[in-house]
Amino acid sequence: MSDDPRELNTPHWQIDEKAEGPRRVIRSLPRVTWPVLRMIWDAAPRSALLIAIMQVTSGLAAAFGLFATAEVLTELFSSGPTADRVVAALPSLLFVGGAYALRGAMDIGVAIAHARITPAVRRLAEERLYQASLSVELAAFDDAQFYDRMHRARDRGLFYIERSTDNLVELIGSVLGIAAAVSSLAVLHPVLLPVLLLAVIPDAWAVQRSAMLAYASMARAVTLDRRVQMVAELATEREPAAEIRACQAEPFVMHEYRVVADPLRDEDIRRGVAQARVRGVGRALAGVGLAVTYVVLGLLVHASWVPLAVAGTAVIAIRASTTALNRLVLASNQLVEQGMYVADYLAFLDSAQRPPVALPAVVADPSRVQLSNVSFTYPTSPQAALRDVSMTIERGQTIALVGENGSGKTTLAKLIAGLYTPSSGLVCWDGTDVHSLDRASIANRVMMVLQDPIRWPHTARANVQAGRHDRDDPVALVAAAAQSGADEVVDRLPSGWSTLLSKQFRGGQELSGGQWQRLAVARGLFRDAPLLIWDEPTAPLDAKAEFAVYESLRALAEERTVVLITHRLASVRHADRIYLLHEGELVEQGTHTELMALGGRYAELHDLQAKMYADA
Ligand SMILES: Nc1ncnc2c1ncn2[C@@H]1O[C@H](COP(=O)(O)OP(=O)(O)OP(=O)(O)O)[C@@H](O)[C@H]1O
Repeated sequence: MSDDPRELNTPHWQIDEKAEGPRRVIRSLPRVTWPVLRMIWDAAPRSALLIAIMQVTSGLAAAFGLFATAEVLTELFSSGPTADRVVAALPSLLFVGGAYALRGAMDIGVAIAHARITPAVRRLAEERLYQASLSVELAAFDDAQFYDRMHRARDRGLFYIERSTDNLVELIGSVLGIAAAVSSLAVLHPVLLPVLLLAVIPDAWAVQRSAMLAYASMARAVTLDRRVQMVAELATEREPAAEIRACQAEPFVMHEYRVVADPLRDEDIRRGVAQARVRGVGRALAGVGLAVTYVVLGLLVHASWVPLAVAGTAVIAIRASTTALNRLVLASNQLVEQGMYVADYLAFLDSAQRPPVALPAVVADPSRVQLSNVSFTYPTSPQAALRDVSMTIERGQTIALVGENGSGKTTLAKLIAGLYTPSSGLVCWDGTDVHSLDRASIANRVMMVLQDPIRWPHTARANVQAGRHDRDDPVALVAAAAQSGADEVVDRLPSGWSTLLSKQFRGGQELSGGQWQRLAVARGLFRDAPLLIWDEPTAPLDAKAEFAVYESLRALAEERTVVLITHRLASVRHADRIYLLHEGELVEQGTHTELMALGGRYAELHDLQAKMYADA
């Protein structure tokens, strides 16, 4: 990392710096509110309906309350004995009380419905996101842009959907509040409308200006903020903790933190001070505006254009609308800011969506997997990982894929399993292109133990059962554990199979790399599928566990098809066919005896390993 925080790209989403101010907000508001409204409706339709009814009722109550206030004031300001005036005003006074009580009740109802809506929206947004990311093709995870989009949707999108929900409820409430004040003033006397504008414009200017400052500041600080997050992960997460200490990199991490945290702090201070100044100016202007409003009201009363009682009501309405307008401006600004994160989230869902197509399932026990001139290039890679590979795997065969690091073995195994689609060429299961087969049915026939298996943060039992989560077979569970050596691991755990395997939770246990691998092998065995793909399953295992795994592999191979990837050439000696890959191409194939007789790369690698072990 360099000292220049600018080296990090600005976020991928665009900040619309040209279109600023109220124009930006007014233009973008419908676009950002619509998806949030739909989300609210999908998540909690009843609460959404209730909130709409209650907000409208609250607005109506406010409007009728103002009319009644004018009535009360008219009676009180009329001529006659005070007692008579109060008595005459009583019915209207009761109405005012009733209207405000109703408004209060509605506002409590809105708050309760609001409390139900936000968690429901969050829950729905999360479910849609996880569903989408679990349903995308594996290759999407190799596409940096897609991956980045997904993380933005997860990290920011979810959070801001929740905030947008709150702001939308606030926005609708404040619009109705203003509508109530404006409509009652218009009915009382139309000349009061320009008077209202006079009072609220300075305040609205200040709130809008302050929100703009916040937006511009966010645009400047967002890169720094992302970088602080990255440093925060280095400083506080478990994974990098050991290496940072081993390399004595603590001062370096702190230096990285300061490099970005100082300008971020300065930016925050600048924004805070500028906002405070704007608010100060806004208050002063609002004060002047209010004074002018009162003078104008006084003149209107003096000229007998407006009765005194109506002018008094106008003062109350003006104060109510100023408060509502402040809320409206703030909520709409925040909604627009949050809209870009919501749009990010929705764009991710769109890009991840696959229309469901009903395809035929592959037969239960396929007799042949055939690859014809298969090439494959990773989405962001300049060169092909596999070129023109052809091979046939017959039922019951054990085949081995060997070759140097990066030669394409894992990629080939994933193509065989139907996890990747070839860039060109065909992968056929029993003569049918995997493209035309139901993906789930192919996955159902495969068990794969990968180089870097998942460490499920669950119990030991769940770690093995995850191989086929809906298979409830304790006997098979114990057998898989015995075949992989996982039983020894489980025996040593404080609560046996029920021990939680995650240090992140209280009472959780951590395992060594080899112990995790034994559980992964057990998981593969528990899955019990006709095609086994083993990608370096024994690399982190000790000699005893490795021996046990190969013994069980030999037993399993009698009734299954096995694709074995390994660098340990002694383990592939008995394979029916060995394929040697070099830089993505299949350069040699045959039995161990044939390849040794060929005297090519395989023989060379084999002799090298034999010599290494002999020397050791
Ligand atoms: N997700 C990926 N995105 C881009 N390129 C990748 C990806 N995974 C692998 N590659 C590239 O594809 C090539 C083949 O990788 P692969 O993992 O199939 O090799 P391998 O033979 O299994 O290697 P190893 O023996 O080290 O496990 C390599 O050049 C690697 O850099």
